[in-house]
Amino acid sequence: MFNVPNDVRKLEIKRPTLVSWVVSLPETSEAIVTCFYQAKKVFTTRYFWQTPDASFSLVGLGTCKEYVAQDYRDMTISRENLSKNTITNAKHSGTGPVFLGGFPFDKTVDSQKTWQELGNGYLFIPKIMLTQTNDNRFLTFNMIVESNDDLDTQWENIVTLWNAVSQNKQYESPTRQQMQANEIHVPEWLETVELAMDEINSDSDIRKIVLARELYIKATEPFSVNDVLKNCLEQQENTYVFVLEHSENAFIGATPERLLLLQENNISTACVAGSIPRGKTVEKDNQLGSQLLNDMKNQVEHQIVVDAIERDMSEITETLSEKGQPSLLKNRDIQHLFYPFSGEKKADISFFSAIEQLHPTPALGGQPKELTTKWIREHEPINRGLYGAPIGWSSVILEEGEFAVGIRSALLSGKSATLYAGCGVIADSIPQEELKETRVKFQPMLRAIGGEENVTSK
Ligand SMILES: C=C(O[C@H]1C=CC=C(C(=O)O)[C@@H]1O)C(=O)O
Repeated sequence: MFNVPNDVRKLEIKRPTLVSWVVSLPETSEAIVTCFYQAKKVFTTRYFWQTPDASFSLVGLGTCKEYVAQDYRDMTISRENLSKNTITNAKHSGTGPVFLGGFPFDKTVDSQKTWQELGNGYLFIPKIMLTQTNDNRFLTFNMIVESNDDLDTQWENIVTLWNAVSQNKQYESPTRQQMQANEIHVPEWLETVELAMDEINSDSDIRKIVLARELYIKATEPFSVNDVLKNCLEQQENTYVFVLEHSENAFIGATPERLLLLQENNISTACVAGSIPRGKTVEKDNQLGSQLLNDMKNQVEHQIVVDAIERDMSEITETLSEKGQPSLLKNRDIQHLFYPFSGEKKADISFFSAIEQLHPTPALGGQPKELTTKWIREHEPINRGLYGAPIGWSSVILEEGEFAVGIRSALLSGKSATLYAGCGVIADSIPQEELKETRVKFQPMLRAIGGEENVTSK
């Protein structure tokens, strides 16, 4: 199965070319997340992605080619150039040459101090990629081949790496550790909420600002990315689960929020804003749900998102789905107001420019976009890096892929974890309530890192 395929051996390579070769894996093979776990000691760059209905997952291992994904236009050009120099046998969605990773929340902010190489955005073509759909599993090998390279050796090298991953059956027991949590600068954050409200209530054009804060966790042992991913998958149904690990850092999350899905020339997005906790009983949960649906403050917060996304979608699509009433999006710890939009992509819009148009929605930035992004840059003391930013995958050769919004997320680095949460501030917000809401939003990642029982607060 893993000898050099004849079609690859016959290739005539005249200039540096990305050879992206796909093979089907037996239906009986293990879930591909197992390969992510097993690759821990083999690759320092790993990626995982799973859609909320778990019908599609990707694992990316090692770097065949990497990019600083700071600028959407640069990435569009890189994508066009690479697609002209790619040879692939890929036939199925999400197989063959694919970019994996994320753009930064704010490309004008240098987040390298906290986020190192992930801080300015990071996209890569993995050496090895696994794709899992409901019915199929595929393995993609990617290699850059130069005209005088020996294809057999390149192929053998990648097969050796694959064998090291697929044959590593060592059981890893979960890490046991104690943690200490530090909610950073709470009084200062409350003051910033007041400041944002003053701005909104002044005669400025700003109507909503999303403010984020951090929860800093120090543990007695290094965090295990494998453990945290396992927990996210077990604990957070109905979310996109993602990991982008590179060298010492791993950005990991379980986000409910789609930014953009492009499939068969159709763009889908979602307006997710307005929050209330889940109830402990069905009655309580339903009561909280209807409270959220009928609450004026949350309706305003959500409507601002719907109006802005509708405007942005009309720039990138020909036709837009009809508007209706918001419904509830329920996750384990929290429920939101939810409203989807979809439309046919305009011919001259590239995948990355569509992301640029939509990001940041007022669910993460504010309204209007430019003014609030600037306000956040000037007033919010944290380094968002990839938090709240577009994270996902995109084909190199086809107009397809999906990006989510990197919330309910954490940056793991050795024995430290930084958890991120934000909330939409509008004219009549109550700062203490916003603080409570961010505590609920920390919950998914706090539970996933095992901090629910083990954390003591400073
Ligand atoms: C900014 C976050 O959530 C956004 C998404 C849904 C609801 C939100 C809200 O109710 O404020 C936020 O806009 C976060 O979880 O960090």
